[in-house]
Amino acid sequence: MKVLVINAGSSSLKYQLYDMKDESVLAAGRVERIGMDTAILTHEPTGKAEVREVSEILDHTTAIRKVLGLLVHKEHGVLDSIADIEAVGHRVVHGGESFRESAIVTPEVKQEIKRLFDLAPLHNPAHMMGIQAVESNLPDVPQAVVFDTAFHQTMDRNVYLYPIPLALYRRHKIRKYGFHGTSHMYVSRQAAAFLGRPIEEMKIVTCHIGNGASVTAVKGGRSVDTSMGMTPLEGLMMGTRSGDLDPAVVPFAMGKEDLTIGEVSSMLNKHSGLLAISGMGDMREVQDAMENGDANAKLAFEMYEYRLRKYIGAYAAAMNGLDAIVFTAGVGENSWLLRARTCLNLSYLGVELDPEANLVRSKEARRISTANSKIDVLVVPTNEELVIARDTYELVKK
Ligand SMILES: Nc1ncnc2c1ncn2[C@@H]1O[C@H](COP(=O)(O)OP(=O)(O)O)[C@@H](O)[C@H]1O
Ligand SMILES: CC(=O)OP(=O)(O)O
Ligand SMILES: [Mg+2]
Repeated sequence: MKVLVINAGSSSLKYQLYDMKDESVLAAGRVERIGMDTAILTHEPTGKAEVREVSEILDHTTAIRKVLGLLVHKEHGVLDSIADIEAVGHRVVHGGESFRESAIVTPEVKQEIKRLFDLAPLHNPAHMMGIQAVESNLPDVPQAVVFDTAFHQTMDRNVYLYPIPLALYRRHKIRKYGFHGTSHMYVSRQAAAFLGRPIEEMKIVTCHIGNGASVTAVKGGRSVDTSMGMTPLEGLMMGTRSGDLDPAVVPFAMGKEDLTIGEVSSMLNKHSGLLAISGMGDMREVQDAMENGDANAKLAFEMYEYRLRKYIGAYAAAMNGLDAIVFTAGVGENSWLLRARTCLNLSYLGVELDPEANLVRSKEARRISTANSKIDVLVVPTNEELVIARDTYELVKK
């Protein structure tokens, strides 16, 4: 079965086409700047040359149509016919309390995802556009949805409730949900397998450090706490998101700067984090600037590392112990410097990094702690798309 995996954002759409026979990737790519006359489509067919097209793509339906066109293109294509695509799986960021598992798209499921627009205004409307775009281009193909929040539905009430009037939870479902669950689940299982230990007996902290970033305490294979909250804004300092701050800052800043709800939300989500402190939202740029002596970049990096380290310590306490720390996603997999600084400051836990192993670049899971380290530190490349493809395949097969 060929499964197309889609991660639709408000102005972008990433895709991967899998052959589930051997879980190989036949093609991958992305459309950026949807809505503009200079949208960019990058298509990477496995074993063939990459294609890059700049054209007008005003909506997701057009984006999907272009992608499907390239998938069967006589030169750049990887399929004989569009009919070869037997299922489509979507990443959906917010599943609220309704979804503990992935689901086949039905009118009821779509209704529920729409009901959750309020809780994830940046993400869920875009996913819905992706689902509808597939419906109009591939009307007979079954679709599945895989939720970022699902893995975290195992958190206890005392963990997911905020200490504010309970009426807010009852009326509006205001609580911690957590995100990147597909990634935290995948890398924690990979880590246990790599170490040859039963995950049921392990206490693992998984650090998904990408553009969005979150840390999860995985105890016995279940998420028991995670740093993101009702929305993907809580927790770590990120590329452009503030993460944790005193909630009193919000009404205070709104008053002093005469900001609307929309403006303050945009400030915290899009103009904060690394970007606010260093002028750069991308960790690679921050590190380059830091090497060239940029003081603000250094400050931003130090703040970022400090906040990450605090969460790892907090989650060791939350689980009353720690067997392994896992780094994953763009920054976690690639920034040896962030890993080195973080682990240097976790020596009180018995963490001992192997500096040479930490410098190795690889697409494989690897250990970067010494044989003497009390806690195993691993880098495990994440693969959210593969999990989505597998769930979709299993659901559609039934
Ligand atoms: N070699 C590297 N060193 C430091 N940071 C890196 C490196 N490569 C990628 N990154 C960072 O990873 C981040 C993107 O992570 P990614 O997981 O791809 O994000 P997302 O999926 O949320 O878009 C960017 O901040 C980028 O700078
Ligand atoms: C939920 C979230 O933050 O997603 P991303 O990292 O893709 O922005
Ligand atoms: Mg990501």
